[in-house]
Amino acid sequence: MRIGVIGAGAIGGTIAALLDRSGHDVEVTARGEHLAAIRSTGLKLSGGWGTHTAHVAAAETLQRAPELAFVTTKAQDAAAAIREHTALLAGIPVVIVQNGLTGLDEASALLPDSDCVGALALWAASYLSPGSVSVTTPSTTYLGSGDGPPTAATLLVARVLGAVMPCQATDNFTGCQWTKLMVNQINAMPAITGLSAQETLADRHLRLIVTASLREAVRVAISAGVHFGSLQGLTDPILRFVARSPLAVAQVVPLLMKRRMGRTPNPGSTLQSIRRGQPTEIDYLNGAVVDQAARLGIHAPINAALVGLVHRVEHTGEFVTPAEVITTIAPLL
Ligand SMILES: NC(=O)C1=CN([C@@H]2O[C@H](COP(=O)(O)OP(=O)(O)OC[C@H]3O[C@@H](n4cnc5c(N)ncnc54)[C@H](OP(=O)(O)O)[C@@H]3O)[C@@H](O)[C@H]2O)C=CC1
Ligand SMILES: CC(C)(CO)C(=O)C(=O)O
Repeated sequence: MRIGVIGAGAIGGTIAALLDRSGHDVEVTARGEHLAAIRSTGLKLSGGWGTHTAHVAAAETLQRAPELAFVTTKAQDAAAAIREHTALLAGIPVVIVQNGLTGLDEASALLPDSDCVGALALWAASYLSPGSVSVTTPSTTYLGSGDGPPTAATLLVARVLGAVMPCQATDNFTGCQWTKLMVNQINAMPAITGLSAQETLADRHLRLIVTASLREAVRVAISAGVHFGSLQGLTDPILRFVARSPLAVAQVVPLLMKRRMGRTPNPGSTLQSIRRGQPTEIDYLNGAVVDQAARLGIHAPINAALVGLVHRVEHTGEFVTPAEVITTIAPLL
């Protein structure tokens, strides 16, 4: 199948390399040094799903019409990336692999003639260096397109992508986006401190802050009437349990997330943006919780404080010590 991957960074590069390895005709978009490296030595995949060098066609924009496309940019870049490809994407299934709550709706509005499918990656990947990506935690990709039974496009993507990585279609994609937003509560602390997700969750004080921001986010979602979708054993009842538990008990959920990540250090996608001097997605992660709280007329002070600290690191380029994070946020717990 002719497959286009728009924004072949950590996630898109992994998807492109795996689909190339299984025999598809893959074209990717990339820029700068990353594009030069893919063109000269190929797109190199390593880590949990094995090694492969994909000699794929690469340019700043797709050069030919694919039969299936993946948009794998960060949330803040997706609209621009889609607009550059509107004509090529018309009429085909387009998979939006993105964290946050808005990716699928935004793409569907920009591409009224395409069958847009949302994808939530529970696996983790890192951009190591130009031309090189690595899977740090293999796991499942959840697919859907709103609420209700999977569409034909979702089933097609489940078949094509499911041949190279574990995939599951869901009939509560909106609820699953919310559950993924809860999983992404682990992203802010690495971006603030420069530590891996596992290191931040191993630190008792930082873990309690992550637990408190998770609990606050779950409470906001419940107030908004969300029914969480089930992702990898994280279910609506478990998240409701977090909402009503003391932090010392609720921390079992971040601890489980840490265990699932395994031992390979996972910086998370937000710290990776910081390391490359790029804007982060934080306004679409903890920021989405703060926005939803504001719409409900309630406060989400811990999520707001984490957003503020991530923006501070983006602007100064200096990580914040765990001690300062604890001093800043402890009064809010
Ligand atoms: N990394 C991970 O482990 C996970 C990430 N996710 C989510 O997946 C999505 C992708 O994340 P990730 O792969 O980490 O991000 P990356 O930053 O590694 O990759 C995004 C790519 O998009 C490119 N890009 C940016 N703007 C455009 C544009 N206008 N046109 C074409 N390409 C563009 C970037 O290029 P350039 O660098 O030149 O700007 C970059 O190569 C995010 O929503 C993230 O939250 C979900 C689960 C896990
Ligand atoms: C799944 C997880 C938490 C992997 O790190 C992720 O979504 C991210 O890094 O953005």
